[in-house]
Amino acid sequence: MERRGEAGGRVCMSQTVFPAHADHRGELSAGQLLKWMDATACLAAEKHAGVSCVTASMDDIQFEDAARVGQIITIKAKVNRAFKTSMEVGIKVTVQDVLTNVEKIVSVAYATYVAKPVGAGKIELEPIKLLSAQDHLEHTLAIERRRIRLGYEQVFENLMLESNKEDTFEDEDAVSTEFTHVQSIELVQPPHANHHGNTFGGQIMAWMETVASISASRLCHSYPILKSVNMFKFWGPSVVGDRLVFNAIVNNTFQNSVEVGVRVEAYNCEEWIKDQARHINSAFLIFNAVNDKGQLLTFPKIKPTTKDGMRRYRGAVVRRRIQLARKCMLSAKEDKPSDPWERSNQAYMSYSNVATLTHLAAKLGWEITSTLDDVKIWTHEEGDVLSLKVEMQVKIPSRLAFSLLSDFTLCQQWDKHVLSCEVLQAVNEDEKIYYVTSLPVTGDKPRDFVILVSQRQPCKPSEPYVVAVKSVTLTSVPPSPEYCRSEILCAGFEIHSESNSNCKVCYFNQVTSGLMPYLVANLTGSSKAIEDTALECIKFLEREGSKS
Ligand SMILES: CCCCCC(=O)SCCNC(=O)CCNC(=O)[C@H](O)C(C)(C)COP(=O)(O)OP(=O)(O)OC[C@H]1O[C@@H](n2cnc3c(N)ncnc32)[C@H](O)[C@@H]1OP(=O)(O)O
Repeated sequence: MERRGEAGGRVCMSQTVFPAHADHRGELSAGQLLKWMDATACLAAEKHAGVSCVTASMDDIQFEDAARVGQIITIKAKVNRAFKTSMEVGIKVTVQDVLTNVEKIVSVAYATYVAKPVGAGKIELEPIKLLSAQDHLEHTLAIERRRIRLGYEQVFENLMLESNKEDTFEDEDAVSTEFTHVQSIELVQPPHANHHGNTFGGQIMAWMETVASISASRLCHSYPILKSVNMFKFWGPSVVGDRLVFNAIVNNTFQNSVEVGVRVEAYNCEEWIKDQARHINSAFLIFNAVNDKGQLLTFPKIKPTTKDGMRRYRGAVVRRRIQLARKCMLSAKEDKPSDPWERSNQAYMSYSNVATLTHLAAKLGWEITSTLDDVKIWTHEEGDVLSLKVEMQVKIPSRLAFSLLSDFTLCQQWDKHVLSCEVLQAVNEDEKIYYVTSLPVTGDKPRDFVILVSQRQPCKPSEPYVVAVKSVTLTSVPPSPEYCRSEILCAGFEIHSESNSNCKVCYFNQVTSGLMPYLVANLTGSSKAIEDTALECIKFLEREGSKS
């Protein structure tokens, strides 16, 4: 039996899909699924917090596969990380066919819950205890996802400012968005709320899905299928007795999909008379629709008729841009050319930079290749991907090593392969883009790189400092004939504190195919070039360390 706090709250819910849970196609309705996901995740959060929790938000949710009547749904939720008063809960939904036992993923989502005892303020949470390598990995990535979550509005606003161009709507067949406006109302009753009288977040999401799907159906004359949701945020609570008013409207259409925006306002009896709404929730839901043969239907073009409609129309385009950027970044891509550095994908690039390094560092099966007193070299092979780890014992505090290694303009002082290094863009305190030139590997041409360096400080002394590196493409710095443009897929440092005056620096590099022959030869030989560079790095760190 797991006890509270042992490995973060973990909860599992299993359900059989009955006709009452299904839509007209006999598939589990998205609304019902959202209710189960929210309840399971909230229970996991409460298992860790030991007090009542409320849903603050549910990140982008993608629905991969449908579950049908008679199949079995399993929802697993686990607290990945406790921040101060909030927690990230990871949710994985799978469906199993009773006859074949085949299991498929329905959805993977992340939600944030805030510990909020009834009638009291928020409370500070205990950190979760990490038992497995997977727990460690999710714990590290949770803070990266939080950066994206909390920075989303800013990214969105910046992109909206950039996209401030006038759209023209000349298509005569375009449908007015007003035609898709749907309003609905619900009275919150005891079965819709938890034992404290707070409306279930999952229930609100289910009601939103119903209204949004009616709005989308006005355009496709068919039954829309929910594909994804662009973040549910719960701005404020609602309780039993509240009237919830839902307004849904199509914001934009994209060939085979449609974005519907839903706004939820709550009123108690007094507010109802005075027409004083509480805005408790807004979300953007993406649907597609299929014909009898299962082929995707094309949605008609739409035209907004008001200033607000115009803003929502442009907002949908921006959200789609961010969504596509997210998909590109989070899907494992290993080949050139590196992704372009654009406003819409910066948060995901940084996430993917740190996440890829963290994944690499957490891999099992590293094999030791060479050992000196202070330097150990490890390799890792997976299919045709070779990765390298160089472990260095350094007699300076970890914080100092971090500040010296995260400034790439200093790397010429210890890596003799580097010819020059300059900052191209100081994006923010934690992110910089550098232009680096280095000695040729094969042939005569020196190499050049455009790299994103993301640096992260640990939240707790037991966690490492991280400096993650990957190539990016900048349109302002195209490849030039004098240099061979080279790519870094995943590289960087993890710096672990060993004592007040010692640290262990681990350098990682996922070797690109161009460098493979060179490195393999080098590794099976004396590994001398790598060892020499590592020894120079230690010397540099200890020399600089002694000055401060
Ligand atoms: C069994 C089933 C039960 C299901 C439970 C439900 O459905 S509950 C019902 C649906 N949900 C609700 O009714 C909640 C409505 N919303 C609220 O009450 C409030 O907005 C809130 C408690 C979530 C946040 O309150 P405040 O805005 O005062 O709090 P504050 O700004 O200090 O934030 C508290 C913590 O939450 C984080 N936080 C706030 N909004 C966030 C968001 N959209 N996404 C992620 N995290 C968020 C902050 O970073 C902070 O984390 P750190 O402190 O860690 O830095």
